[in-house]
Amino acid sequence: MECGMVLTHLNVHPGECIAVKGTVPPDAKSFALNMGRAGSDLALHFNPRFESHGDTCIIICNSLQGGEWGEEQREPDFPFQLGQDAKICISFNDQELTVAVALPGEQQLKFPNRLGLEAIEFFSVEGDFRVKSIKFK
Ligand SMILES: C=CCO[C@@H]1O[C@H](CO)[C@@H](O[C@@H]2O[C@H](CO)[C@H](O)[C@H](OCc3cn(-c4n[nH]c(N)n4)nn3)[C@H]2O)[C@H](O)[C@H]1NC(C)=O
Repeated sequence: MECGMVLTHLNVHPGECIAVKGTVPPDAKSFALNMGRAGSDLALHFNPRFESHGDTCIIICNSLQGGEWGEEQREPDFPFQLGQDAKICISFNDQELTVAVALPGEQQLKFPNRLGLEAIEFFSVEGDFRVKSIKFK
């Protein structure tokens, strides 16, 4: 994974939320939000693809365990628009992670907590998303 913004030692617990605000550049191809224990152990890799890996306007979610990808969850409801701002809030419990995208209008996406994650320690942003703020609520 190319190097973007990386946050560690976060200790985000179930019910708390990571709220990321930013802008999608007008020429964006893809970006990814990654969260979990470490870069090689991700409970969620949230990867909106505008035009990437042969995919167009689809959100790929997956987990990464010991550096191995799990089965992809492919979400065709694609709320992001090139050149637009977006606010993405991620929360989780023992069963699932929830990603709420506010654009205007809100879309929620759920992904199973395959790792049994009890706290989010690691969070990174890769690719075509210009972060304006990150808040922990
Ligand atoms: C059809 C047979 C081969 O399947 C393909 O296999 C590829 C390799 O595993 C899959 O791409 C990976 O999918 C992973 C999620 O399942 C990750 O998205 C992986 O990229 C990790 C990554 C993304 N980024 C990133 N996103 N945006 C930017 N700028 N960088 N940085 N690191 C991608 O390289 C790709 O999604 C998958 N396609 C299908 C249709 O299954």
